[in-house]
Amino acid sequence: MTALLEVIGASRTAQGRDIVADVSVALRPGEMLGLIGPNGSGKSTLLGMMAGLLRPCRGQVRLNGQPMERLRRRQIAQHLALVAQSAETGDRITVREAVELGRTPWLGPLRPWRPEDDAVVADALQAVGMAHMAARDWSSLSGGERQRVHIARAHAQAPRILLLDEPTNHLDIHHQLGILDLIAGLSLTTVIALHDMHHALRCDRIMVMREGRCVAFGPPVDVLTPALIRDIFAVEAELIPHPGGGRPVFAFQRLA
Ligand SMILES: Nc1ncnc2c1ncn2[C@@H]1O[C@H](COP(=O)(O)OP(=O)(O)OP(=O)(O)O)[C@@H](O)[C@H]1O
Repeated sequence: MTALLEVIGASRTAQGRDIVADVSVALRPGEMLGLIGPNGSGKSTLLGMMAGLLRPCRGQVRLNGQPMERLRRRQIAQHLALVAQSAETGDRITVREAVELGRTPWLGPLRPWRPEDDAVVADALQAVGMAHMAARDWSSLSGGERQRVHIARAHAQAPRILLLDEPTNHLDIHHQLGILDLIAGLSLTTVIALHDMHHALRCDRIMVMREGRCVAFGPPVDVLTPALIRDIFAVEAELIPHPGGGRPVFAFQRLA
């Protein structure tokens, strides 16, 4: 079966060094794939290649079996939405207008804006708890509110694949968990770069990156062993059963 999105031996070089090196992965339909790794390990670069924004120097990314470089931006955007780290949006627009931008790949001379687009935008605003701020100037929002609007914009794009670069950055704990629940509830195929190991435990599979390479891959409880965490992050970690019966929790201690 053709994978929705497949990365085949992809590498990306900058200033003479591989910042992503020989990474391969085929996304499974509906899965949440987490990317974790230290700062600068290549997570954002890999997401950029998956989104068709960065071209691999070697290897290939395929969307529905088609080489990404053969597809037009609009075709890509009908399949895939990216929520980049600290993404910016033009200044003098309202929150609703920022989310309406998500409908762009579906509009054209023969497909004008319709009432159903209004409904999609309203749903997306509702889903991230920003409906009450729809008329606000986007530039007046806090960092966390902007992040939620970016996720609403991606949601309104109605993609099959959602790529998110540290989407819980800037968010308070209530909204962190809310956004992760929202993302899981969308039942899309999702790739999510994360720093929080507890968030990583919610993923179906995780890829651990170091210096551009995939160094471990699989279900989080199999991959996030104390030995791996010590090796990759120089932190002593213990996975402790949750007293309330939920997902286990990590206790961390920094190694000198
Ligand atoms: N255009 C570029 N030119 C030179 N180096 C670059 C370029 N883009 C990225 N890099 C470097 O490539 C490495 C990987 O960067 P990337 O942003 O992909 O890492 P990351 O894992 O997402 O990091 P973080 O967790 O800090 O967000 C970093 O060392 C970064 O400085």
